[in-house]
Amino acid sequence: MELIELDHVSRTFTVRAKTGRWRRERRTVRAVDDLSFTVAAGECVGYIGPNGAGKSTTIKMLTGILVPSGGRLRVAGVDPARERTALARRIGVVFGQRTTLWWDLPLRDSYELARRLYRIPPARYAANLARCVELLHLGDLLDTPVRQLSLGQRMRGDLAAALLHDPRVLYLDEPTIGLDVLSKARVREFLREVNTAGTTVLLTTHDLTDIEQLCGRVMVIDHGRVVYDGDLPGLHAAGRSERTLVVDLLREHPPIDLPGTRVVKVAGARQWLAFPAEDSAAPLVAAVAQRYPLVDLSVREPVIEDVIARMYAREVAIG
Ligand SMILES: Nc1ncnc2c1ncn2[C@@H]1O[C@H](COP(=O)(O)OP(=O)(O)OP(=O)(O)O)[C@@H](O)[C@H]1O
Repeated sequence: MELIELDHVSRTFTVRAKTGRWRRERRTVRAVDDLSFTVAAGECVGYIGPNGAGKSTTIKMLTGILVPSGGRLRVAGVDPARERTALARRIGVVFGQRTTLWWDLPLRDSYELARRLYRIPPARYAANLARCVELLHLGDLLDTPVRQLSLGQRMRGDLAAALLHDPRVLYLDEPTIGLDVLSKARVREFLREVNTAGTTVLLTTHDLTDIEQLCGRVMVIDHGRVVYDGDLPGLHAAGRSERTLVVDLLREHPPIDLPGTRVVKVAGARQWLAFPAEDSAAPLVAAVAQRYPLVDLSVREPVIEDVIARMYAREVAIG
């Protein structure tokens, strides 16, 4: 069953741009351009793209905040902009950069407000809250005012708030932005549980590890259009993505020479080695450790912007 359906959806904005010292011209920006796709119940889809690609505009239309300029849109059987109240009961939304929680109130009070707003039956509310508190480790935080929470604690609080009314679809906009490694891991583990339990997830992120760990499907959007729809290994193959091994040696050294890698930068005793993203880093790490005076190393994942740029470059090269 399809839970999200977009049929030739567009959204334009009219902006006034400065064209001379005194002149301003009205210009039309096509933020979403003839977009069609569907998401089936139970999927976890990564919705990614460079800055200004049209991701937020899509999410805002899917939450009913923005009305499309053209095309047809349905979420869990309703038209988002026309039936916002019905939609609100079916969706949950989490924006990493903003909170829906009440700043001066303890977490518990924000949840109580959500209970009344969505008219959640008491038994269901108690069960959902207990599950979120357990999975998100919120037990010690329920009586803390939101303004006193760390970013990671607040994000976990926001996730619980978005799920208390059992939404069928969860939209997440950069849910791990700014979080430390442990908080990221907790958030991802929780989202995996939520998705496995049946909630459909649409996830916008700049962090490819979120996609790798959560999403069986990834859609890349650019200039308001879908330019890739498939799995993550396929995207890496299309973009010939590379990961980078950052190696700190005991002292300056001529560029490391290992098959399947190329040195992209050397600065003092530090060297950056690019290798295909789909290759395992383990044998490389072992080879470096065996042959070079190794002090420290780390692996950097490819960034979304690079993967997309390479995908285009390849399309142009192939013609
Ligand atoms: N309210 C608005 N008025 C005018 N132009 C807008 C408005 N909202 C978005 N745009 C423009 O539409 C395009 C798509 O923007 P959108 O915010 O959807 O991109 P995005 O993919 O979410 O980017 P980011 O990753 O930076 O959040 C951009 O060119 C943006 O400047």
